[in-house]
Amino acid sequence: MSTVPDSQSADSPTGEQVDDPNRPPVEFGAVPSPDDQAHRRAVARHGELTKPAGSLGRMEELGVWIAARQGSCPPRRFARPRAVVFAGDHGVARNGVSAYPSEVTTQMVSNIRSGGAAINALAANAGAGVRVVDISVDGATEEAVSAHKIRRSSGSLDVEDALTEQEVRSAVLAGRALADEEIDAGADLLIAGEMGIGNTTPAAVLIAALTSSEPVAVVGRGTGIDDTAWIRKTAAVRDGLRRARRVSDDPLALLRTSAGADLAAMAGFLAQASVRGTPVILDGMVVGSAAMVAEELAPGAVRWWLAGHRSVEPAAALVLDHLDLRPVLDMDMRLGEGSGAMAALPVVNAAVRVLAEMSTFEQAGIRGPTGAEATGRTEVTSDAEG
Ligand SMILES: O=C(O)c1ccc[n+]([C@@H]2O[C@H](COP(=O)([O-])O)[C@@H](O)[C@H]2O)c1
Ligand SMILES: Cc1cc2nc[nH]c2cc1C
Repeated sequence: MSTVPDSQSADSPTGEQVDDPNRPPVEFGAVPSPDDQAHRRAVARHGELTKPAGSLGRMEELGVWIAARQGSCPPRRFARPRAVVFAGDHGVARNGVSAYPSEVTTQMVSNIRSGGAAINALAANAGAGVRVVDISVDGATEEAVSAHKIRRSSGSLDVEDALTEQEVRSAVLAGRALADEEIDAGADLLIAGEMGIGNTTPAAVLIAALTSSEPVAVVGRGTGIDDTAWIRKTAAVRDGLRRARRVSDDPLALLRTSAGADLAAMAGFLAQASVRGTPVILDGMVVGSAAMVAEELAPGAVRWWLAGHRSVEPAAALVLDHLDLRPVLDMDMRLGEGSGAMAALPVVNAAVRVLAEMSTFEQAGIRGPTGAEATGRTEVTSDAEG
């Protein structure tokens, strides 16, 4: 069931696509480059601060990365960091691929809304806001009739397309609109999180399709499944992958075949954040799968993303490798909700304050390094990749 207002079909009776003002194209603008000059100034400033050159290690790289994304050295403290949690159910959960029943998705949406989930505690710790959006939840949530609801649970990707053509477009556009809404309201750092029983199965299919991996390499324990459920999940991923591989070079078709509306919306959100030049901290394996598709939708989007953590899901390592990202944290986490990204935010905030607030050798009247050591040693690529 679609409740998205612009979802009138624009297919002609022959199935051909026609232009329809009610059906805007799924397009993303060009992704801007981070600011090279701010990057260079941040590297130089790190060499002037009262510490041995390079001694704050990756904390220095993070500060430089943020300065280049803000176009400002010293960087500014984030005024409005925000997490958007994309909630959806997945038909494939009926195959017994999760350790929890699907009702938990609806229940956890309420829990996040009332402030009782891990993401809420971590956001409070980091000084960030949290918003949970029902994209494709089966049960009734307060947002059941909101503009962002695409449908109830997504189709079971092992035997059918997860979405219709119309739904995938609406979902990606809903995610794009959510990024615009948040950025227009002042968000200067975004985190995408997700909540959906069964969603590590579609995420595994997307990652396998885009990295040419086998099912056994991408199927993990999700919420904590036993060996029997792992075998069922691997069979579902195998069947889904057979369908997904046919369309793996077309990101919208891949989302339609295998993703689910929540993951499609997340891909639109991540792509648009980059188009708007807003930095993002990625979460674990599920967000990572959407990020891989977002990079296909908006090439270069990855330059605006930091990897918050390395999830224990085996496919998370494939995502990090594929996007060439090094995670801030590696804490054996596997929760989702944006929790790994939110746990990393205080480290990112610390990196900003170090670069912005420390005194230089000159200001403090301390003798700086001697001879050839007089320049900073922060080792970052010219693009300051995360
Ligand atoms: O993103 C991850 O790295 C991740 C790893 C394990 C579990 N999850 C979360 O667990 C749920 C999906 O797990 P499952 O077993 O139901 O597929 C979903 O709500 C995700 O937020 C997420
Ligand atoms: C309780 C619970 C909380 C979650 N948060 C993200 N995924 C989750 C899965 C479960 C089962």
